[in-house]
Amino acid sequence: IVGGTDSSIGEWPWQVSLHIKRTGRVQKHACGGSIIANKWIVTAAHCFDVFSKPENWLVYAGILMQSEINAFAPYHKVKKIILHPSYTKHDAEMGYDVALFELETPMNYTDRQLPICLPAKADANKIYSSCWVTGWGYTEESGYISNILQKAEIPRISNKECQSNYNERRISDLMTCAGYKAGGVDSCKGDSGGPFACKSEDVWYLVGITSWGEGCARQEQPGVYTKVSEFTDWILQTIQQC
Ligand SMILES: COC(=O)c1cc(NC(=O)c2cccc(O)c2C)c2cc(C(=N)N)ccc2c1
Repeated sequence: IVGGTDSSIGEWPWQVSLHIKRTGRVQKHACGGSIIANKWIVTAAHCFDVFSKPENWLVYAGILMQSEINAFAPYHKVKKIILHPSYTKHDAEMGYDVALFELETPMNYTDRQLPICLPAKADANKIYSSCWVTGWGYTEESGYISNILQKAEIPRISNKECQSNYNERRISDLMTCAGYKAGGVDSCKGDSGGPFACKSEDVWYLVGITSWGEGCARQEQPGVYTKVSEFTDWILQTIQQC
């Protein structure tokens, strides 16, 4: 997150950190994700472009700082990774950048790890009072992973305005954009797969999944998010099946 501030414990209890573990290498944070059920996480499909085997991934929930992660920190293993069938590998910009994964063991909910609600398809054009993006991603475009979970309030913009900012690409109705015209505040690399969460009458909804953007926090280059309301049906069908 560029231009954000430190979160506090339990502020975003659905936020998880997805670590890649490769034999003979130190594990590291690679993507964010959101808890939607006690054994289901929703994230971005592009997180699995390089490492696609479930055994390569470790899921940390209920943490605020990456430094809390050590050999004794509890984590969940991934049983199955399900990419959206229409996602094209290495092509988040084409959309369908959404994936689900099932945990090997269901997690216990605590005040630090809780699910976020999915928006109904009918709420595709709902106006939300405030939307926030969170993550441990780069705090500058050519930056580093953040130790403390960052948060930033970012307004949604219309797909029409977003399309005008990205006129060599197609901003589809399955995407939603958020950003400030002047730039300066945005999600970034490492925030991928994490939540763009909006509050409505004291309930938080997973409105977007951090997907892509040209650089980070550049002016008139807003962040592009997978529009979750367009995928709620697919998500519910997929997690009911198992
Ligand atoms: C693999 O790329 C991502 O996961 C990746 C790359 C990006 N955009 C980049 O152009 C970029 C940013 C930082 C370093 C970098 O090398 C690049 C290409 C991203 C930009 C945004 C956003 N602006 N809301 C959000 C997530 C991103 C994830």
